Amino acid sequence: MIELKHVSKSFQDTPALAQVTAQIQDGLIFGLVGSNGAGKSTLLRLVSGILKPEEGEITLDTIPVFEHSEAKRQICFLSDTVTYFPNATPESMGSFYQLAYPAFDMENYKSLLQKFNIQPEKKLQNFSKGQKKQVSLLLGFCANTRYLLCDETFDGLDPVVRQAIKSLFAAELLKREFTPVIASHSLRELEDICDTIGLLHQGSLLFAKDLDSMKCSLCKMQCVIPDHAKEEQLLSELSVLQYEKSGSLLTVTARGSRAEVLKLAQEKEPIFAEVLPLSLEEIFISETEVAGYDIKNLIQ
Ligand SMILES: Nc1ncnc2c1ncn2[C@@H]1O[C@H](COP(=O)(O)OP(=O)(O)OP(=O)(O)O)[C@@H](O)[C@H]1O
Repeated sequence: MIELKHVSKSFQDTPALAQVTAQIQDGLIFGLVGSNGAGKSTLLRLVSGILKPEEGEITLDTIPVFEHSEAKRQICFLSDTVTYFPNATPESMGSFYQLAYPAFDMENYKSLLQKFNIQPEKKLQNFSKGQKKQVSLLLGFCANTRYLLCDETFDGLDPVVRQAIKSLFAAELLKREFTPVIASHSLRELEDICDTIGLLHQGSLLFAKDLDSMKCSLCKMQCVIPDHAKEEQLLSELSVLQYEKSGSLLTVTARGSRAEVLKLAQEKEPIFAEVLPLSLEEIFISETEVAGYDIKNLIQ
């Protein structure tokens, strides 16, 4: 497990991270979301041991990452700016990664290049942005490190490629010790991939939570209750985060499980009542409102 304890980092006079404490649990996909300048890249560069924390500590299984090369070797970091050597090809980058990462799986890399329809001998400078990102992801994936840190590497990939990479990650998680950390400025880019999501804002980690438990503790329901008094009673009984009335249709987001919220609605003799799936954005709206923030200013 990677653990950050009270980690701070600034660049000259610019504070980038302040007192970040978090755990990156093994075997789960950790998403890091935050607007431009929130500190995502700084956090990933600190975790990968490229930067040294000014304050606090980052450990991998209790070993401080920055001081220990054996900890760093277990981490592969994919930067948001994909840069390759001049005249590099996917093939030559594979050879380079093989030198840098002893467990690099060349056979798998070659087969994945073929599956993703990437020409191994074509110069990377002539690839599109998305294709360069794909090669970067495949290189990182085949490095076979325990942790793969992806800095906005998923942003802008087309849906087919995203799905393919997602499936690769899912299969790998079942096969070996593998923990991807994916930073993005967009919540939507992370929604279908991550198990845990942390929200960074102006260098502070507002929260990091398990997505399923967040989804289970919140509920969005639509219902039509003909008796106005009973509708009022329902709203007073629920821990309402947001509600909207459109004609006779009441849409309410409330704390509590699906069963609890539905039971209270059923007691009010509705014409109908149903629970709707919550988007990640809706979950974040409620979580950040509790912390006193307006989510619209924090994420895209
Ligand atoms: N090398 C550097 N020198 C000076 N300031 C820096 C440096 N790197 C980052 N910063 C500053 O630290 C803060 C956090 O930057 P960081 O790149 O970590 O944010 P980010 O969340 O990755 O942003 P983005 O989504 O725009 O990539 C910003 O205010 C940035 O200007």
